[in-house]
Order: sequence, then structure tokens, then C-alpha cells
Amino acid sequence: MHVLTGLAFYAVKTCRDFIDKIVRKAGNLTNAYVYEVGPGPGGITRSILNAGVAELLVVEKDSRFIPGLQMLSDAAPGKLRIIHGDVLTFKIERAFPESLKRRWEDDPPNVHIIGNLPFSVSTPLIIKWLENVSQRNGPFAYGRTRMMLTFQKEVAERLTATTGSKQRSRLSIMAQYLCDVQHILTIPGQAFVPKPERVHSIPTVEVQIPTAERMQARIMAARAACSWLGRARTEYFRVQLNMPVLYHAQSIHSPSSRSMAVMMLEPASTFTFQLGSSVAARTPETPDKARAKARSWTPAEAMTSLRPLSS
Ligand SMILES: C[S@@+](CC[C@H](N)C(=O)[O-])C[C@H]1O[C@@H](n2cnc3c(N)ncnc32)[C@H](O)[C@@H]1O
Repeated sequence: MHVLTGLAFYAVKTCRDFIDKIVRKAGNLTNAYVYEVGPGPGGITRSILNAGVAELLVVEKDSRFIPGLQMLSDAAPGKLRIIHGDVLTFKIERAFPESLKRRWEDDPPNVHIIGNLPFSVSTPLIIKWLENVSQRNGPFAYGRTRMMLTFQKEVAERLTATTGSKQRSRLSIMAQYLCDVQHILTIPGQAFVPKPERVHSIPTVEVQIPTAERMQARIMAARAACSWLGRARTEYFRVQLNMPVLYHAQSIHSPSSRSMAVMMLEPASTFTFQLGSSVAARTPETPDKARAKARSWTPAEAMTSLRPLSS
């Protein structure tokens, strides 16, 4: 049993079969390059190594875990690379061979991120990675790198919250705009040591990056909606929810975590995605042509929730 004081630490202590099951959810890892964040005592690490990976790179901040990880590395020569460092600053984009890189529109690269995320860093880390997705750098310099991550219940609920749900938040909008997020498994609280006081179950969330076409459709959609509103230059518009919210659609093209967080509110996103799909289907040529066509688009009741910003 691993009990550490002064540190938010929950290791998966459950049986090997269950940990293997968690790892299998990441897909076929044979010959894959895997980046594990916060391996701790190496429970998940062992299962990843058993899956026949080409290389597993782990980043662990706490020096107390390094000797145990070193023993695992000795038992699997050339397979496990240990970095004693911080996942928030580690540059994974330089860690794996260049030859693994794929274009965004290609199938995902054979690179996977797996982690039972340290609770204290889970939110800043996922926001950083979402920003990396939008800029196609960091772990996404390899292409649409897949992530299978375990979050505390509250964070997972926000990541997967659908329109209208109570947990719907900036994080939901940002994650679901940039990725397909799927809740794949819930790890029961008793599977952790020490048993979390407040958390009864730990959902594991799979995050996949959408294809370039889907991404393009979303961008066109948002542009089209802005244009329809007749403010193509400034691309500001107001979304009427419970209270009016102003956001800058330009951010869609160069989203930062902060601006992403305040845009793509549900009525707009639902509507713009519908509109965008129609526009994309009719005018597959360029966003500009799509935008021009969008001006003549007559939206139905959905527009009652969207109002042009009065100057
Ligand atoms: C929730 S535990 C998970 C341990 C193990 N993966 C498991 O599932 O049993 C989180 C681990 O992340 C490590 N950690 C915390 N913050 C970190 C950071 N900024 N960079 C790297 N590792 C970190 C902790 O030391 C701890 O080992």
C-alpha cells in the first residue's frame, strides 16, 4: 500500500486484471510509443509495458518513486524511459522519433498519452493540452495523438457534460470543441489508496482529436454564423442565454485557453455546427465561399437565441 503524506496521491491498487482492462481501453499498444504522466509506484506502467509497446516514457515529479520505476526499467531493458520532472513543463514533442509524425488529416500517430492524472494538476494540464491541440504542438506535434486519462469525478463530469447539463462549463465547451470526449470507464473509489474521502468513483475519459474535416466544418460553421449576423469584419456577436454573453469569434481561428473558455456557448455552438454542416455540404470549396453563401441563409427558430450585437 502506498500512503504518502503532504501530497494528493491516489494510486490504483486494484487487481492486475482490472488495471490491464484500463490500459486495454487505450487500444492496441503493440509497438506504440506511450507517454505516461505521473506513474507513481508503477501500477499502470507495468500493464503498459506488458502490452508490448515500443517505448514507454514516464514523467514523475516525486523522487520517492524513481528507484521503484528504475527497477521496472531494469526488468524491461530499452523499453522504459524515466524522466524525473514535471509534466507541466516537459517537452514531449522532442522525445519520440520524428518518423512517428503524421499529418493532422491522417490517422492518429502511434503515440498515446495515458495517465491517472495527479489531481492537483489535472485541470491546468488538460487546458494546456487543449491549447496544444488547437496549435498542433506539444504532444500534438505528432498528429492527433490520443489520450486516455483518468480524472477526478468532478473534472470528468465537466469534460463530458452535454448541452443543458448542470456540469456544462467552460471546460466542457473547450474540450468538446477541440476533441471528441468519451467517458469509457469508472474506477470505483475503493480501488484507490488512500481511499478518497469525497470521491466515490474515478471516471476514465478518452479524448480523441476530431478529423481535420470535422474541425474545418466547425470553423466554417462559426465563421458562417458570424457572417450571417452581418458583422464579418469584427465578428462579434452576442449569445442570449440566461444572461447576454459577448464573445469574439476570431478566437476560433487562434484559440487560447482563455478565449476558448468563453466562447462556443451551447445555443451558438449547436446552431453554428448545424449551419456549418449545411454550408460545408453545399459549398465544400473554401471557407470564404461558405461565408458568402451563409449570408443568404435563413435560419429558423434557432436564431431566436442569437442576436447581433447592437453597436
Ligand atoms: C494520482 S497518482 C497516480 C499514480 C499511478 N499512475 C497510479 O495510477 O497508481 C499521481 C502521480 O503523479 C505524480 N505527479 C504529481 N504532480 C506531477 C507533476 N507535475 N509532474 C509529474 N508527476 C506528477 C505524483 O507524484 C503521483 O505519483
